[in-house]
Amino acid sequence: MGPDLTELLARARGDLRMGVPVVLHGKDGAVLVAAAETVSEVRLAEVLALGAVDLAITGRRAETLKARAYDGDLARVIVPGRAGLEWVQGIADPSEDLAQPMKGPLASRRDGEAVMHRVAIALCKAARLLPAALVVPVRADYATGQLLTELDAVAAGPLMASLHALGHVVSARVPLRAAENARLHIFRPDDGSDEHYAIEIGRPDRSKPVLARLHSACFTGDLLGSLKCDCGPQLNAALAQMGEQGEGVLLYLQQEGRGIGLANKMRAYALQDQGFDTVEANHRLGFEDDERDFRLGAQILEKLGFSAVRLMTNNPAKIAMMTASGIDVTERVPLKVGLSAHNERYLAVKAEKSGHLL
Ligand SMILES: Nc1nc2c(ncn2[C@@H]2O[C@H](COP(=O)(O)OP(=O)(O)OP(=O)(O)O)[C@@H](O)[C@H]2O)c(=O)[nH]1
Ligand SMILES: [Zn+2]
Repeated sequence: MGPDLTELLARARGDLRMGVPVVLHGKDGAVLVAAAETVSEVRLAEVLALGAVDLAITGRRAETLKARAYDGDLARVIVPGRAGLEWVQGIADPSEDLAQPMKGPLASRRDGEAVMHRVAIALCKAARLLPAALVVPVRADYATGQLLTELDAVAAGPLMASLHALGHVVSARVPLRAAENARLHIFRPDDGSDEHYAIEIGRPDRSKPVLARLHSACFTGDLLGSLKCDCGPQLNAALAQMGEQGEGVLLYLQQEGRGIGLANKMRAYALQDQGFDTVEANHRLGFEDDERDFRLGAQILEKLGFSAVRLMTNNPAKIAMMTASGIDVTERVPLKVGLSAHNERYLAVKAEKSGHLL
């Protein structure tokens, strides 16, 4: 009856979001992990009382803070024993970087292993929190009787990176303005993460390449009509084109903010208001430019019976990832709509730095 590793990972994401620490077990012992974003003052004091605490941050965040990242992709910043919540959050959250530039000098740990720290950061990202985690060694039997979620870190890392199976939940007819003969299909990942949707227009022939769009959720663009990006117009134009042609499939993937979540995207927007571009803002937060996993989209297409697409996109990375996932992209259909004075620079940066086709 006990939970398996996938279930424990889902529980750990929920715990970290609420500010509850989790315990990771590795080859050389155990560590307690708390997310920098959600840890409370009381819990921070408890964590500091346990021993030598590291604040694990990504190499991207370390670059901004001029902290040494001896582990390459991450840095283990040594947390001073007297550090308060403000210190921890100042390292994790770049919103005050410009107002308070003097965070250091920060000392980074060089000896020992970073395996647990890497899993801790991956957990924070999966929980859509800032990618920064407090990590402190504890005795292997620490959590006994404490009801804290415990994970095998050695197995959890690869499991998080692997593609989770999506199950088809339900399909139903939803007539749309753009196309009356539309069906919505709901897919649920077996790791307890967000559901993804497919909108099928008409009844496309499965033996031919289908007109397809992989759309990533954008609350601000899709729902609010934000002028900062081109998502809303792209969504509507893609559905309209499918409606005109009488068939197509649009995947609506829950990858808000290129996979960093809406809260982090709003942090990125706040940094953009300070003068950083869309790529720099992600990096200052500690994320890569794009944290999305498009294997998801390939899996949904396959589940719907499609193996070849005419892909509506300006992003060559989407084409490469589809092809690598076994979906044949027979044609790229450009999708250029929604240019405004507010997103001109955003789209130019995507072309310059992320290889988007203009
Ligand atoms: N992190 C971050 N995400 C953003 C920003 N602006 C828009 N987004 C997100 O970017 C994604 C846009 O996705 P898409 O339009 O599917 O992808 P794309 O890579 O632009 O590729 P194509 O539109 O297919 O050419 C959505 O998840 C938005 O929420 C930003 O400034 N920062
Ligand atoms: Zn958008």
